[in-house]
Amino acid sequence: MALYMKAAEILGKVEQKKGAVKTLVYESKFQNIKQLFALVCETQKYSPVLQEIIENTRLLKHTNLRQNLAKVLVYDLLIGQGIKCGGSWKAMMLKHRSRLQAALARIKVKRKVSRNQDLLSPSSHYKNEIPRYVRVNTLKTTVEDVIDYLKREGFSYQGKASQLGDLCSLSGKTFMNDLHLRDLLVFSAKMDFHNHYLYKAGHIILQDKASCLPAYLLDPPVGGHVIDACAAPGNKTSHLAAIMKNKGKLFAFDLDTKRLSTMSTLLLRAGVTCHQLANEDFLKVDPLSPAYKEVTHILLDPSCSGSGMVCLHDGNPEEQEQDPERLKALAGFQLRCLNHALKFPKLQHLVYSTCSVHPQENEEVVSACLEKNSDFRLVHLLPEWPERGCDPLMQCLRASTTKTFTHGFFVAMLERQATPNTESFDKKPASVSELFVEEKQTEVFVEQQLQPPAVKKRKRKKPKM
Ligand SMILES: C[S@@+](CC[C@H](N)C(=O)[O-])C[C@H]1O[C@@H](n2cnc3c(N)ncnc32)[C@H](O)[C@@H]1O
Repeated sequence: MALYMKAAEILGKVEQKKGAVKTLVYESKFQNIKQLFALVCETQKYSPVLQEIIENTRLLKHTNLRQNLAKVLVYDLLIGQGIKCGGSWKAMMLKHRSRLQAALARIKVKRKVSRNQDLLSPSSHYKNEIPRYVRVNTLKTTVEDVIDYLKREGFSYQGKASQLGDLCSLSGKTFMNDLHLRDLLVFSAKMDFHNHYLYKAGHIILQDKASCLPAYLLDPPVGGHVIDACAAPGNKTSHLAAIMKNKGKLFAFDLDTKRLSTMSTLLLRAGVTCHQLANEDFLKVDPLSPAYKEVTHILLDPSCSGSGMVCLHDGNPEEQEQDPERLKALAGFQLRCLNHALKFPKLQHLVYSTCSVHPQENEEVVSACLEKNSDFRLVHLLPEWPERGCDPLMQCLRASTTKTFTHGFFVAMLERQATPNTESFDKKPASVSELFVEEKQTEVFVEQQLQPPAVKKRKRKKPKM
């Protein structure tokens, strides 16, 4: 039992970027270091397969096991040497063995492989192959019309994905609706739409799923006043405009003239009309200017290391070298932008995102900002999303090639706290991690020391699925 608990603990720490596997294993002082190291490494290698098996069999629900503990046990039961402990865990795993074996067999049939190790081969979809995501531009068409159009062209529509693993089971001309985002269609990684009529006419936008999350989560109101602070080349701006149904005002800033000119062409093609483009440094935009007095929503997607972008790297983005000086400079800039954005007087919600995998540009920036801005708190985003921000900022989302089948990405949403004595202050926080963020806010609202505010689980105004 100790072996599995230790292995699960180390997998958790690796996910939280608390150290490399080797270091953590040696630091664990576990009596059989070699055995522990092998189990952690093998489980990590097969992690996407194990995750799919666990999801397909709903093992966590049936057993109350936590994800990483379930992974190491399933690994040893199906792929490794067999369960090495006795007692209740062994009995429980044996009870579910035939269902787990059947799930593994189904995955092999689907991938057309016979051996376990072939699930790891370079041709396997797990090796950094991201499906082709296509966002339907609802300013010009509807999801239904695009599906019909493609069907008439010989594409085969599979309906809505029922689990994450489905997203990479696609081949040839098959496609499906995404699991989380209604306006997103998913195709095999090899599908290229750059010369397709729907793309050239602006009816579809080729945008990775993770990059669609910021506008989707910010969900600005139709007719609202919104800022896209670092906007070019404008994929998120056109997504915001689609959600706003081209009504209201969408202020978009960027420093780079060339990127802005590309953006202008793309927005025209996408039929966006509610925007005002400005070649301006966002840090110099005056939050108290009358022009922005009605701004309630901001999307901040500042320059970052791009370490999550798979196409920029040969291997796993998480294993890259990081230049500490560059990261520090980027994080400083990101924090300045975030602090500046929170100065807009009517701001209610802000989404901060990066395509970086480094906590320095993500959780650390958000934590530092919350320390300075006690009137804002984190929103717990998409509870069903499988990859969370590093502990304790679990309200935030992360995305990766292996867990969400997207580029590496980070999203946080900040919301202005209701003034004291309003209803939301009566609710209890849901978790210790949420309390951590709220602890920082107690200096300002003394009442909260007795009754801390809830971290709101955001409800969408409209169904998106
Ligand atoms: C990650 S990209 C934005 C991508 C964009 N949100 C999209 O989805 O298409 C970051 C952008 O920030 C711009 N930028 C950097 N510093 C800036 C500043 N001080 N003010 C405004 N824009 C800035 C860069 O020129 C770059 O275009």
